[in-house]
Amino acid sequence: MIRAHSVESVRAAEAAAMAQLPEGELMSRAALGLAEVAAARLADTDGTTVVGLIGAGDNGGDTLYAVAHLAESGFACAVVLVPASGREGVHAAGLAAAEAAGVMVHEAAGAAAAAAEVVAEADVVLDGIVGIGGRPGLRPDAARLVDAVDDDAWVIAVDLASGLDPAGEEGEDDAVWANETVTFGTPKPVHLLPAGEAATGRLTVVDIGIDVDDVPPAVERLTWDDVAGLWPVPGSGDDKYSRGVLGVVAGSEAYPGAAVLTTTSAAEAGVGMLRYVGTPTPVGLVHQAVPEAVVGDGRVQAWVVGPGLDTDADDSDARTQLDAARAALASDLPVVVDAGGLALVEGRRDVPTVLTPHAGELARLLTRLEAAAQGTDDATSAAPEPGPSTDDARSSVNRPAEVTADDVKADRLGHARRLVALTGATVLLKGATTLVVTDGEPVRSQADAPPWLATAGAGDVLSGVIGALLAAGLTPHDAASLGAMVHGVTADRVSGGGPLRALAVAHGIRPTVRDLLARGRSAPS
Ligand SMILES: NC(=O)C1=CN([C@@H]2O[C@H](COP(=O)(O)OP(=O)(O)OC[C@H]3O[C@@H](n4cnc5c(N)ncnc54)[C@H](O)[C@@H]3O)[C@@H](O)[C@H]2O)[C@@H](O)CC1
Ligand SMILES: [K+]
Repeated sequence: MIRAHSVESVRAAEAAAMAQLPEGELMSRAALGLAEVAAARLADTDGTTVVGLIGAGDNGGDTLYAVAHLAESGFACAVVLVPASGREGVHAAGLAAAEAAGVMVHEAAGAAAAAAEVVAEADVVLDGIVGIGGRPGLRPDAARLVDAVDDDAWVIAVDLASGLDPAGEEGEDDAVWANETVTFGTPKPVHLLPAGEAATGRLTVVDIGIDVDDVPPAVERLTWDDVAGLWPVPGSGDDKYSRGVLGVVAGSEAYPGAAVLTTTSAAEAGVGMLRYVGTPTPVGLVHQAVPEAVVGDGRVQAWVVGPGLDTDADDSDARTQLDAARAALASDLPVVVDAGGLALVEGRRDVPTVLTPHAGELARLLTRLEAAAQGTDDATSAAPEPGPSTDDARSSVNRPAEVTADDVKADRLGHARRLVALTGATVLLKGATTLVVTDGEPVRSQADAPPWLATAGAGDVLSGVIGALLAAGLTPHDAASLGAMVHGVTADRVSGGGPLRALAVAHGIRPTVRDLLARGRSAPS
């Protein structure tokens, strides 16, 4: 598991460590680790020149000391001081160390064009403008220097790419775009969240001796080595029922294939038993494609409701299927709700529930549920006066604004949290980085899949895997995040760098889980 800690936690851990160590020791360790990474990249790229961009805080201090090390190692080094106050504005001891090592010092203030020329010459750029003390966005003078960086230069962000929100909550277009980031002590949320992950590049954590082992993380990411500990492996006393029976209400006359994809992936994930509830065409397809599935209602331990479900269909078969979907949602059993099933969610969920929207579905669901919640509040708290104008007033005053898919994309975590607050469910928000958000748990953030996975039917496969894990007894948080991870890793294997189709991902789940479990068995304990 990769764990990222909040800025507050990092500052507290740093303070505790500093109290035990000589002054400057943490910065000196950070700078040494940073210089080692930079030296390795210079060697990899046959680079010779290093330029550090130096801001006003300790992030600039780290960078000054690192550049001093690199100068002592024989590289041609310069720094550009970004603050308007020049030398006065930066870490004094770090600047003295850099100058003593022969580093060329340039001030951007009053000499922006000359400073930009220096930056443009660099093979490796160390971005020490701001770190965890930074606010999102770059000031214009810093942005001009960043624009001057050569396209072929290797950009190493110190602690985090300057301009990003360290908490990873606010998106920011105006930030350094790093090839890699060298961070200190522990990852920060921005490194794992959609708002900052792309600009972070490759992430290296330098151990500077701060202790966060017992500090709750803000964000987590499952890795391959977590699978063996979480995946439900049957024991000799198990039977198909004790391993978990999954009921699937999916597919329709309009979208029959979704039923095949969801049941196939649940079977591939090794569910104890599968029950399938659908209309005639998908029933026929499931019979053929997944002979293991039992058609019809019955006792189950968890449900998947919604892939390919047509909530507008009105024939008697469809009505029967929709009744089964509503009954599954009204039961006290854990449920994964996807696609068409999301339209059937009415508000708070008091049973273990995973909602798996993409950005557009999350926007629609939030808009509908927030309007409904508002209507209830009005109805209960406004104690309307009798009279003809009351309804009009209620419909126009305080109605929540419509949420769009673009709103969600601009702040994925914030919107996922809003849906969690409204429903109490675990929300899995799909995207290049998939977020799994549960009240009271660290956010799980998985980025295992190649962009090829953005293909029709991939979500149906995901819900089948998560359903199989819920039926086996995993918590919604673990089932959703482990399901997302295995789905993404499988897609990566199946793609091999080229196109993939959803059914191939479903068929890839079984060998992927087998290999990940074998990895766990061979790992040193
Ligand atoms: N606290 C510690 O013990 C350690 C801190 N370290 C380094 O110290 C950094 C944190 O240092 P600081 O707290 O001094 O903060 P930063 O160096 O991150 O930045 C704070 C300074 O930048 C300015 N600033 C903030 N947002 C800005 C923006 N958008 N554009 C331009 N200037 C902006 C602020 O006015 C302030 O002067 C870490 O990221 C890490 O690199 C490391 O040396 C390891 C030890
Ligand atoms: K930085």
